[in-house]
Amino acid sequence: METGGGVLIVATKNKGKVREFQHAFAPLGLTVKSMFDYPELPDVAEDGTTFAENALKKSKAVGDALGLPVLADDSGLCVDALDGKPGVYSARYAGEGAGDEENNLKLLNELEKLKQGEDTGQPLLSTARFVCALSLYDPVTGKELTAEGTVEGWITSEQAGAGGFGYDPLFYLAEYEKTMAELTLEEKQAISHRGKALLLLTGKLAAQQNQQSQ
Ligand SMILES: O=P(O)(O)OP(=O)(O)OP(=O)(O)OC[C@H]1O[C@@H](n2cnc3c(O)ncnc32)[C@H](O)[C@@H]1O
Ligand SMILES: [Mg+2]
Repeated sequence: METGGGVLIVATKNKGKVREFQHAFAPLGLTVKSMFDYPELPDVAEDGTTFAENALKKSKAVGDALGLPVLADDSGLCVDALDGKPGVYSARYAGEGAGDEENNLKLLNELEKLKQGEDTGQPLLSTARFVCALSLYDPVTGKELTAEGTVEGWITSEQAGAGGFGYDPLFYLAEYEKTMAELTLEEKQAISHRGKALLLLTGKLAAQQNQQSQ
């Protein structure tokens, strides 16, 4: 699958994701274009029940519209004490159009409710994981390459850090004694759900290109 002309189109309107993809693909000589470069394209309904399903919906809708290969990312936070919520609803946990801050507060409120009045004074509220599903779709062949990555951590009641985006200030990594938002872009990419999924995807892409050139 050719990604074409040194440009990779990513079907996202999330500025945090765009920053991370730009950082990841720059060493490969690829410039990232996002949905901010194609304002005429309609939003894709993310009504699938899995991250993988939503990722394919986004890559296929944009890939078919542009006639070019497109990468999409559907990701989210799964919190064990909330039976895996917000999951595929992570972007709109506090309601349609909610921002990161509102979603973070909603998450803390939901976890506080579970304490049922008793204050343990514990900043770590639940185990959780970030999940990222990537889909690279080529409208010419109709083929899709997929990859998924996860990272385990804790939800902390004490937000910290100004890096990253979304739930990063609440996602505590015990081995670093930091939240995801306190990591640099490089550090986050080395351990994150997105970084791991990207590594798998680029590996699959290289293997496919090797096969084709044989
Ligand atoms: O669909 P696009 O346009 O790509 O952008 P989005 O923000 O709506 O993205 P998703 O539908 O995949 O929703 C994922 C949400 O999960 C959260 N999330 C995903 N990856 C994250 C990360 O690396 N750090 C913190 N939060 C993350 C964040 O709140 C996102 O809005
Ligand atoms: Mg979305």
